[in-house]
This record gives sequence, C-alpha cells and structure tokens, in this order.
Amino acid sequence: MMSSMSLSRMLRAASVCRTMSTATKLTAVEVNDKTGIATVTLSRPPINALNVELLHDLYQSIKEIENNKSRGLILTSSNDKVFSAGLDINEMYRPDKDRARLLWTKLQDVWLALYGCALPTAAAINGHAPAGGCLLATSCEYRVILPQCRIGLNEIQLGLVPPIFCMFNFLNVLPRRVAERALVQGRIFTTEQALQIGLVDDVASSKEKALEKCSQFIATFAQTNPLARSLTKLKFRGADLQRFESERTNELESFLEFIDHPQMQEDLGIYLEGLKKKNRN
Ligand SMILES: CCCCCCCCC/C=C/C(=O)SCCNC(=O)CCNC(=O)[C@H](O)C(C)(C)COP(=O)(O)OP(=O)(O)OC[C@H]1O[C@@H](n2cnc3c(N)ncnc32)[C@H](O)[C@@H]1OP(=O)(O)O
Repeated sequence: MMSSMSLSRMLRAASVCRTMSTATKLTAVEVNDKTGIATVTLSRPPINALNVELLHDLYQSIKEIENNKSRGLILTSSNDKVFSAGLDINEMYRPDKDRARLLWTKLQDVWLALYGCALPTAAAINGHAPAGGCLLATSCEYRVILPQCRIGLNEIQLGLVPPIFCMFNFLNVLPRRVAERALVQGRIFTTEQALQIGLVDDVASSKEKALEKCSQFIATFAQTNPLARSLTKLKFRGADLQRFESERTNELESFLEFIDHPQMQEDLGIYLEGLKKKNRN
C-alpha cells in the first residue's frame, strides 16, 4: 500500500505543472506552479516552420502568459533537432496575397510581443535556429543552446533583405561590427561560434538542462520589482519599438512587393527544391 508520505509527494509533483487553459494547437503552454515560470513549446512538426497559424498561436500564448502575470517566459521546441526553421517558405512561394499580408503582420506582432514582453524571457534553443528561429531566440533576454546546433540570420542567402527587427535583435546582443557583418553575410553559426561571439549566453548538454538554465536566469529577478524591471527593459528597447512602429507599414509593403517579384519567386522555388532534394538523395 502506498504510504501517505509518497502519496502527498505525488500530489505535489502533479500540481507543479499545469497547462494553460487557452493553450493552442501549435504552441503548448505549461506553467510551473512552484516557480511561476511559463514554458511555451513550439509544436508544428516537423521543423516548426513559422506559418500564419503558428505565428498566431505563438502571439496568443505570449500575451496570455504576460496577462496572467507569470514570473517569466521560456521558449523552446517540441522537436529535438530543430528549434524553428524560420518562416515557412511555402507561405512565400507563389503565395495567396492576403495570406502573405497576414503572415508578415503576424510575424511583426510576434516580434513586438516577444521583444517588448514585460516578463523576463529566455530561449532554450534545443535544435537548429536559422532565420526566423534565430529571430525568436534573439528577441528573448537570454539564450541557451545545445551542442551541434546551427543558428543565425541567413535571409541574405535566400536573396531576402533582413527586416529592421533582425537588425535590432542583433544589435541588442552583438557588438555593432559583428552584428553588421553577420547580417550582411547571412552567417549561420555553430554552437561554439555562437557562444564565442555572444549570440548565445550558454550551452547545455540536454533540453532539460537548457530549461533549467533558463529558469535559473529568470530566478535572478526574484528580488526585483516586476514593474520597475519591465519599465527598465522598455527603456532599453523603447527606441527600437518606436522605430519599428514608424516603419511597420513600409516594411509590410516592401515584403509584399519583394515576394511578388518574378526573380524572387524563381529563387525561392529553387531554394525550396534544394531543401527537398537533400532528402531525396
Ligand atoms: C522588409 C523587406 C522584407 C523582405 C524580406 C523578407 C525577409 C524574411 C525574414 C525571414 C525569413 C525566413 O525565416 S526565411 C526561412 C529561412 N529558413 C531556412 O533557410 C531554413 C532552411 N532549412 C534548414 O536549414 C533545415 O531544414 C533545418 C531547419 C536545419 C532542418 O534540417 P533537417 O535536416 O532536420 O530537416 P530537413 O530535411 O532539411 O527539413 C524537413 C522538411 O522541411 C522542409 N523545410 C525546411 N525548412 C523549411 C522552411 N523554412 N520552410 C518550409 N519548408 C522547410 C524541407 O524541405 C523538408 O521537407 P521534405 O523534404 O518535403 O520533408
């Protein structure tokens, strides 16, 4: 028979994590009742490519966590090889115009919500994080990556001009010269390189350890007044957020114009085919 001691331990363990009521289909949200930290898990197999629906769910999750006054937000992936492959290229290749508009608007919303999030934010990067994957991670305040991953903003390599928020994110974590060169070259960094240049703060040997490090980072704010903390964060990020707002419409129109261009469509088609061919060979 189970002792009352082990039963109470089990009950305690069961109550530690709860799924948030409005957790959506492509993001799972779990709140640790002990620490008050919410973990958002990107869950769009196979590679968490950011389509309209995933971006929508991610935005909802971030806002929900912020409104529920969690102690912090950790972003991670349900895939053990890929954090996120960035924007779903299928959404940009021969796109439906209204959907392409929605895609970009949702990406902008997610960036605003994550970069300007009042809570401490951390990314447990448990797999590759090219392009939009890197954008999500660098919108957070702290990053831990696993060994043998690749991360970077490679938009230029696809013939895409990195939007202004890519620049803000890189300038926020890297020295200006390193940020500019990385963006202009479309560099993808290995785990070791990312750590060396400061694109990530730490390396962990497993997803669990990465999540633990993220929790430890968030715990460093335990003694800080949450309002004072978030207002200070906004003082650092406010100028970026304002400039983003003033260029938001222009960037949306540029994006739509850009992907409407026949050469761009041809290039995207070739790139997509190249990704698929890799698996056929
Ligand atoms: C202001 C002006 C603005 C104008 C400019 C606009 C700027 C845009 C800003 C943002 C841009 C982006 O994010 S663009 C997205 C850039 N992303 C990338 O370049 C990532 C490319 N993918 C990879 O590197 C790799 O797939 C990686 C993520 C590391 C995972 O490698 P794996 O070996 O584990 O998996 P793979 O076999 O390669 O991929 C599994 C399947 O997913 C597909 N796939 C991979 N990445 C995909 C993707 N991003 N979109 C769709 N499909 C993808 C592959 O073709 C495979 O399909 P099947 O073979 O059919 O199974």
